[in-house]
Amino acid sequence: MGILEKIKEIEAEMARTQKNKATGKLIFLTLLLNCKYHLGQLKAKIAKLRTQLLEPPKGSSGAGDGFEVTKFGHGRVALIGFPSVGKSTLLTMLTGTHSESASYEFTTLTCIPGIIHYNDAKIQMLDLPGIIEGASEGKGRGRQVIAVAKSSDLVLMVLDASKSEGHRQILTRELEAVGLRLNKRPPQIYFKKKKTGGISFNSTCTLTHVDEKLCYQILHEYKIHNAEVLFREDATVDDLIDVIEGNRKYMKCVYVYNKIDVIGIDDVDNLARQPNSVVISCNLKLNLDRLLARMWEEMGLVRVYTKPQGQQPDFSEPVVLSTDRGGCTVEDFCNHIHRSLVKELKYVLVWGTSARHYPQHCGLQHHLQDEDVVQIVKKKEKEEGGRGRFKSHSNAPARISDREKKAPLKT
Ligand SMILES: Nc1nc2c(ncn2[C@@H]2O[C@H](COP(=O)(O)OP(=O)(O)OP(=O)(O)O)[C@@H](O)[C@H]2O)c(=O)[nH]1
Ligand SMILES: [K+]
Ligand SMILES: [Mg+2]
Repeated sequence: MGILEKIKEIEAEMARTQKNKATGKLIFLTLLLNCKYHLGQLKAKIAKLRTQLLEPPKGSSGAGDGFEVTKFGHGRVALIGFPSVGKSTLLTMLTGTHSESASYEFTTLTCIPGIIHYNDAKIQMLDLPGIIEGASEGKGRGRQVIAVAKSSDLVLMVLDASKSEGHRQILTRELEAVGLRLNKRPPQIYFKKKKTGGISFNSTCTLTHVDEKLCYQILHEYKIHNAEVLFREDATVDDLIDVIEGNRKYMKCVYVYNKIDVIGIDDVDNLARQPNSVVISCNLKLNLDRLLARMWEEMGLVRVYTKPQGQQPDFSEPVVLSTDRGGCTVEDFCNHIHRSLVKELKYVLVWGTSARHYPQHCGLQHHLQDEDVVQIVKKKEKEEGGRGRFKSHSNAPARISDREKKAPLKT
């Protein structure tokens, strides 16, 4: 029996167990409890099979022809969605790279990269073929598309505003089936395998979904007999399985409802109020600037401008850091410029929103914020205006907020 058939079989068994539970065939409490343990065990079985399914065939990287695109720029965004929702139209609008769009499904067959120039940063955007229900199990090009999604920093789930709301759930399920977790944080469960000592099970709060017996059973399913488990929140069986599997990818996702030009204003209003959603129309160029701003926010990008001593800051090319990836402390900033810089650094002078006063003397652990200006002061180098005095403001940049805002990206 193939892995897919095995998964189908277990899913059927789960459905039967759930139905028995719901229809009240199991009137005794003990039987109901057994039902819970049985379901937990089945869930672990499916998770194991899905992991097997995801292992790429020997000698391949998992992506595949036409899908291996080199990373470029300060972040990567993947466009995921059903066929003909307007992914290629959106890429063409935002990046200026042409990606074929047409009214028939599966117009796009490979991964098409484009670059968005926004806030002096470069963001790589990837157009991908449409995916369909069953993609996670290998239907269409689902597996390749999902592999690319995993390699990105942000997923834009593009949806057709005029189609069923159910599409969002179907796609989310497909992505979850391959280990992607959208807009969730990792479960607060400490888990460590041990060589000996059996299983120690503890919690710092009351647990309503998982008890010691169920936890043992799940671990048994994974043939784990020695481990330390500490629940720091009232997590579910699915959370526990995620932690044991350890290969889950927690990603940010923005739901982009396109084609709002063909629906009524009440429906637009309703969609716009959904969590993590942005409504747009590529055809009418509606709200694309809002989408860009949202992408920027979600990617946690931070621009830092350098100011050479005695000169105006260089506002043409910032160092772009990310709060999510790599961090944005002064140390991260220095490493970005040169690896040896940290050793030579005495302190930095900071102007901008992260500074309490202008300029603030800061050390390596100081967290920089978007649009800060930084002057590096190396050891054995005299700062401008004399040490510890702040009178030399002649060369300080004008207030950041005063400086001319550059024109936003063409949309
Ligand atoms: N009404 C309307 N139609 C749009 C809009 N954006 C795109 N379309 C149309 O939707 C159709 C599909 O657009 P594509 O960009 O090819 O969609 P896709 O998601 O890339 O499709 P596949 O590559 O086949 O998965 C085209 O006929 C577009 O002109 C929009 O904002 N409003
Ligand atoms: K299309
Ligand atoms: Mg397309």
